[in-house]
Amino acid sequence: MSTLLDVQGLTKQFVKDDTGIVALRDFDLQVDQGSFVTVLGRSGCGKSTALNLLSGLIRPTSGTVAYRGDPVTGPRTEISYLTQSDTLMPWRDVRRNVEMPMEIGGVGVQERRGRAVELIERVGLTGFERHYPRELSGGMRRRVSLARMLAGDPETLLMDEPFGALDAQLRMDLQAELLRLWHDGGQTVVFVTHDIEEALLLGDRIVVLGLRGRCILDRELDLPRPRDPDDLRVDPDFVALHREMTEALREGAR
Ligand SMILES: Nc1ncnc2c1ncn2[C@@H]1O[C@H](COP(=O)(O)OP(=O)(O)OP(=O)(O)O)[C@@H](O)[C@H]1O
Repeated sequence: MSTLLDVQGLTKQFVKDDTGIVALRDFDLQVDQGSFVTVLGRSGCGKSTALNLLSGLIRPTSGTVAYRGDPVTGPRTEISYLTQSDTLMPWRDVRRNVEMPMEIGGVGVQERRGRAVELIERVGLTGFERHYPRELSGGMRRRVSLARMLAGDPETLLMDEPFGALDAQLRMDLQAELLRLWHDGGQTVVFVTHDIEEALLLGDRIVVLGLRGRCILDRELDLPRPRDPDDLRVDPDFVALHREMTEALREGAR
């Protein structure tokens, strides 16, 4: 497999009240095309900063990000980024929010409308097409953001704790949906979470980060797919991996 995203020596320092805050130091990551990488780390270890840099949304203090060998100097159409913050357009209803990437891509009205309706159904929001973001719950807005991300048919998905705010059932449904889309579409996914079980359920590789993005563990997962959460919890390999990740997270906090 070829390397799609190549991150070398990324450091990001923010300045707050004349004091420097190093959010990420010398962070390296190579992501193969078509892979599903989960990035696991405790709160504040620099996961969102890493994704912001990978997406080109912010510029590093030093280091480089390359996509297919090209330096990433700003957002790119091939990379879609689902941030932690809500970026839905408040003046657009659900359907028109989901249609937005297709509108930008020049897809005709009929086609984009049909596709938006299909995606809204996939994230379980049929009946809410004409609602505005302010009329939805936080979890519903997340699902609209997910549908909007998929509407752009991106080659690479960067996802920052996308299912954190959802109830357990919905979370499982959307995890399964994401895996199905990934399996069918062959996208490359970098998925940030602080949930060990979610990381093990989804990824074919797990990267555990410690403070300032220090890589504690980088491991391929050979758990078979499809992975059923109920079966997985009693699988001895899963239990051993869970323990290994728990220990890695503990080590990362030191
Ligand atoms: N714009 C900013 N200005 C100043 N400090 C920042 C900024 N963004 C992030 N930081 C700091 O950088 C560190 C890493 O933040 P980041 O949001 O990347 O962590 P995270 O691992 O994504 O956390 P969480 O899981 O809680 O979202 C934190 O100490 C945070 O306070």
